[in-house]
Amino acid sequence: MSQHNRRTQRGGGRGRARGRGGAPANGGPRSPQQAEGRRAAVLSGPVVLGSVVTVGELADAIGVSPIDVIKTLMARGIMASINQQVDFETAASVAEEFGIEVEEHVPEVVQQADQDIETRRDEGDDPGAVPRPPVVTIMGHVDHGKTKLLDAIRQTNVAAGEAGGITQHIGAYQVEVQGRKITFLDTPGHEAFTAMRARGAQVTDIAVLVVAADDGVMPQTREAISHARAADVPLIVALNKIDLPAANPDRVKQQLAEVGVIPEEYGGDVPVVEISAKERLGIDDLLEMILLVADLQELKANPNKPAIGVIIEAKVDRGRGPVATALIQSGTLKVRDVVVVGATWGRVRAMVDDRGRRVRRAEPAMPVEILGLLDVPEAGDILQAVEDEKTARTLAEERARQRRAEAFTETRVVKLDDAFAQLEEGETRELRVVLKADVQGSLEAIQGTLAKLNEESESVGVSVVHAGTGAISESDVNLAVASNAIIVGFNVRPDAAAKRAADAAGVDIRFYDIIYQLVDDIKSAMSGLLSPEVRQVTDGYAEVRQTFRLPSREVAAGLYVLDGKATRNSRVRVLRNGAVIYDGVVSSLKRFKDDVREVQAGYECGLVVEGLTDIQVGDQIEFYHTEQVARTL
Ligand SMILES: Nc1nc2c(ncn2[C@@H]2O[C@H](COP(=O)(O)OP(=O)(O)OP(=O)(O)O)[C@@H](O)[C@H]2O)c(=O)[nH]1
Repeated sequence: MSQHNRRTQRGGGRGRARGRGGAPANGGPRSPQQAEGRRAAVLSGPVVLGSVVTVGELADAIGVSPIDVIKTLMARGIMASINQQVDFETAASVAEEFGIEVEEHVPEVVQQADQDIETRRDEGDDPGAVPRPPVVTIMGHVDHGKTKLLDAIRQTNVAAGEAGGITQHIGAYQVEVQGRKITFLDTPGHEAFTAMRARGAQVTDIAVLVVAADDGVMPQTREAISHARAADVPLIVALNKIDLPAANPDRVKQQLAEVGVIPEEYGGDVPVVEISAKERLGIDDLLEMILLVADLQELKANPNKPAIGVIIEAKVDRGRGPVATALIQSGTLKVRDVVVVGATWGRVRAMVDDRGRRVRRAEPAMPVEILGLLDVPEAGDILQAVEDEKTARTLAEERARQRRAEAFTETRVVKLDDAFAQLEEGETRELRVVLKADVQGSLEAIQGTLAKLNEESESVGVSVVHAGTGAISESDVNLAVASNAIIVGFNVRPDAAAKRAADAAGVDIRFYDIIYQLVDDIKSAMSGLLSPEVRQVTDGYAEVRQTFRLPSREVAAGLYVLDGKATRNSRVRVLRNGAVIYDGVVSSLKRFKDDVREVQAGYECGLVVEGLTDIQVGDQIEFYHTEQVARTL
């Protein structure tokens, strides 16, 4: 869990105040006295905030000056202006900094919708729940035959009359075996699977791992195993290409056992079915095995209630408008139902199944294309049938607002620095790691050492969610997000896509080239004694009141120090409308004609920053320095 969440909880902020305090805070006090009044009021109980608030509203509500709120946000790397909206988690963590407890006011309709999703999904005690088809994802190494297998399954199980007319690709399809249905997700590979999971949606009940019998366990085979394990989804191995003379099933089973996937015939719990997707051999055996594994899971859903589902694909279709494929998880979706889907909504105008047929109803585990949404949702969005259009619109608008605020503040994921604190609160009993190294030898050495660390401590541990060789990929980042893990690279770097994804999701990636340093850091994280953290400390803020061009083409700025102090030995950031437009070193700080070391708030001064040529009246200057802080936990 992120540091934000942790802070929020400590501040008691996560509690949802049902109808409490009426409307979310806004239009609060402006004068210092009023703010004091509000601060006093705070003592009598938590301040109630909306799920999304502007920086100004937050400042008013907690009785703190907007500039202090902006500074606190900045210390977290969030550059906000007074009108910027932030999500509740962020607001709560700012409030906590000032010792103020806040509570989230969630509109009743949203609360009910959230509750509804939970109760509708919880089929455990539902007396109306009946067995439902399993949902299967096919994974495996490149060229081991995932696509061929999906095609073979689809074609083998189409009633004779329908052959040829089933090429509709909607992202998933269903087949019938012994009068029972099985749903297959049509995008093979673990990337899509984990990307969905990273977004909070888990639809897969069973993973079929395709391994070519002539090639054996390969890097992506291992990745797929880690991804399925991390999601706690049972595996079935489809040993493919047994038609080839080079096929060596025994060798592959041996390899599987070596990576911890123990075939049933070796006394393990992973079924292995030998198949040839090309020759269509063993396909029925595989399908029967899927049903068997599904039976053990006792998958159930109640079809007699309004639908809940997950979007697995969506696009705009010329002529048909937004089209989304939903996999229904519980309840039944009907034509004319009003649905909220992520941040959009609509009335279902028509539904099309995987064979291109119009249908009027979609039951649990059935994929359908739906028409009638106002906008294109995202894969992983939840679909929920609701009572009426008004409810749908309110919910969609609220979610859209929430998403904008969240996108702005970004969700921060686990940082190594936070790891111990989480352990301490009992949220995470283990530090999860995605480990990538340049060669197998180093990987094994690191894993061996980490395994020893685990033996040393009973209360905390390190768990390697995935270990592999090669560059850090986007798929590694998604896995880290989905499993709340950090990424450790030994002599490897992320590729560009992975770097972007990690930055966007706030995933911590650590690089090492010496094994003992890597192990030391992890050990420190586990024991809470981390090496010093480099922290940025803000010295003050100033506003640009005048500018002058110098012969050097640099620009001197006449400043008014608003807060703290301007210092000669600082670095500065130039902020325009909340965005950092320059970051550099002070080359001169003057008061009248004299060079000075610092200038206090309330005074004017002149500033030149090395290399800075673009500065305007109204820009804000943040003076800051970095320092090493020993971590005390
Ligand atoms: N001999 C033989 N060839 C097969 C079998 N299954 C797949 N192939 C061949 O293996 C190659 C790869 O098959 P695909 O189904 O495209 O493999 P994939 O795993 O989907 O590959 P990517 O989509 O690239 O990850 C193709 O040339 C197939 O014809 C099989 O059972 N026997």
